[in-house]
Amino acid sequence: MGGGPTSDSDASTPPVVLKLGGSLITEKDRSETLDDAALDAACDSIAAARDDGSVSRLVVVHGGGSFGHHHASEHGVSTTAGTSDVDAVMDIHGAMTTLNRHVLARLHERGVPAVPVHPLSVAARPDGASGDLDLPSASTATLLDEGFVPVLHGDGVATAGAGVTVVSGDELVVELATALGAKRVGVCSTVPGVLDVDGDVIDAIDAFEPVADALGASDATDVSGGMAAKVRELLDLDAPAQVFGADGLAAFLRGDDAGTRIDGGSE
Ligand SMILES: Nc1ncnc2c1ncn2[C@@H]1O[C@H](COP(=O)(O)OP(=O)(O)OP(=O)(O)O)[C@@H](O)[C@H]1O
Ligand SMILES: C=C(C)CCOP(=O)(O)O
Repeated sequence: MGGGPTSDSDASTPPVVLKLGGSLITEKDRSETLDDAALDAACDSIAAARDDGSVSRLVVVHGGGSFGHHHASEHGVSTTAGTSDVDAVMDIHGAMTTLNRHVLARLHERGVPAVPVHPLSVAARPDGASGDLDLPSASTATLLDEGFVPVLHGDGVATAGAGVTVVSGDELVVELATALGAKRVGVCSTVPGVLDVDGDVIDAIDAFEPVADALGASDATDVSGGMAAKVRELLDLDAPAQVFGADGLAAFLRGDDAGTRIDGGSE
């Protein structure tokens, strides 16, 4: 049973934006398969952080994992390659809304008042596939002000001249964090942080080039660029971002250091 909105949600408090990586909450190499234990643990941490008051205003974004990426890859659709085939659009969007319903249900079971916001219905790339993302944020901002936890997800996005391309959860995180004036941004994935060439977690990244050699795509099917794209996106943010694994989620929500800090503000 889901909980109601919190009454102590103060609209002047900057929100926390958290991405649950698709590689964390799904079995990324098995089509449309959840990682039940990982999703439950992540939802436990979110519920606990709301209950103990460490996070009052939270936006959750989740990635595609084996739901979105498999369908997008089958149809040859990516963040830059679009489709005009309605069946392809519905396969990708349908898989993502299925995953979104699972995430919402797990949050509701824990009393978190999670409400879906589907990017395909509101976002666009008006200047084409290589242009900027336009993501209206009024519904997310107002849901937050009313005490809900908006839950967005990687999705298809209307793209001028290309039909529908993919928008990654990482792009959504950056847009939302900027539009909402987020104080902290967290990206929880299947790795404990951004790893250097020796496999050790890098403490902090403030520019792409010094770490470029270590950054690769995802090990699994992924149409949005894996860790390299993630770091590039997060470096565009003014707010500090952290990339961490499941073990770092509770610490991040408490406001502590976790994984790799990405601070592009000075770049
Ligand atoms: N230097 C690196 N450090 C950490 N992970 C890396 C690195 N280079 C490549 N990777 C890959 O990037 C993956 C994380 O990116 P990925 O896009 O799969 O994560 P996600 O956001 O959790 O998933 P999704 O895109 O489905 O939401 C890791 O699982 C790993 O395979
Ligand atoms: C593949 C789709 C539809 C979503 C991609 O979002 P991401 O997993 O955050 O990169």
